[in-house]
Amino acid sequence: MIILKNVCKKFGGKVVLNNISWSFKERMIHGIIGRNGAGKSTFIKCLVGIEKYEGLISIPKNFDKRRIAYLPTEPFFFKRITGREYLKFISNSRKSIRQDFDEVNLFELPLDIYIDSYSTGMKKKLAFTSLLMDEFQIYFLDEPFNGVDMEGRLLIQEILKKLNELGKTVFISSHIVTYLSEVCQEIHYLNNGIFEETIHKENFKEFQENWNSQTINAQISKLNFGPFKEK
Ligand SMILES: Nc1ncnc2c1ncn2[C@@H]1O[C@H](COP(=O)(O)OP(=O)(O)OP(=O)(O)O)[C@@H](O)[C@H]1O
Repeated sequence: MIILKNVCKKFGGKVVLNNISWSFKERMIHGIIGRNGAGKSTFIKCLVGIEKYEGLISIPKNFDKRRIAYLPTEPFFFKRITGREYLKFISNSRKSIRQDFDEVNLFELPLDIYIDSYSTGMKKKLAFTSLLMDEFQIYFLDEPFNGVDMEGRLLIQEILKKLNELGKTVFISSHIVTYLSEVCQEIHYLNNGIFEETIHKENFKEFQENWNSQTINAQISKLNFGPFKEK
């Protein structure tokens, strides 16, 4: 179990995580859902250990800190390096033995051009690829589907299923219920600084319908388009 006890995170006076006590089973794919600004990225950064917080996050002792994979929402890339150089850099920094980057290039990215000329989705795919070069115990993926095309999304989903079969623990944040429903075993709803509920697979459909009606339909109904008038 990954256990949080009274976890709080503030930025200045703004409370983002408000005394969260929650637990997550190992060897599962957990979805973290919440609206823009709900605190998903902050929550993931606290778990990864790159953001300070108050309270306690207990990760099982058998988890090796070096075996934690993290995909940020907006991955950072140095200027003027190619995709291949990036993978080599990451591989060296992890003291990984991998040198054949074409083998892990599942998204068929143009590895020999500058990353500066990659699209948003390609950058995300490259950062994701860097996580496939080594084996990790736990994966924290912040918005892995952002900007990624449908084919790429399906590939990521299949990779996640594979990781789950291998007994890995995976956290994925998103504000798109459909994407999470397709891969997660549990979805945790972050709202107003706390986890309001855990949704289990059998209830995903109902949650999705409620989510859509709250987030989309309610807003759309506010649009007061009048009838089109001919001049
Ligand atoms: N470094 C920071 N300094 C100040 N405020 C921050 C910082 N990082 C995040 N915040 C604030 O914390 C809140 C939660 O942000 P966070 O990025 O965690 O939300 P999110 O759920 O991931 O949002 P989104 O879905 O838009 O990516 C927001 O109000 C944001 O402005």
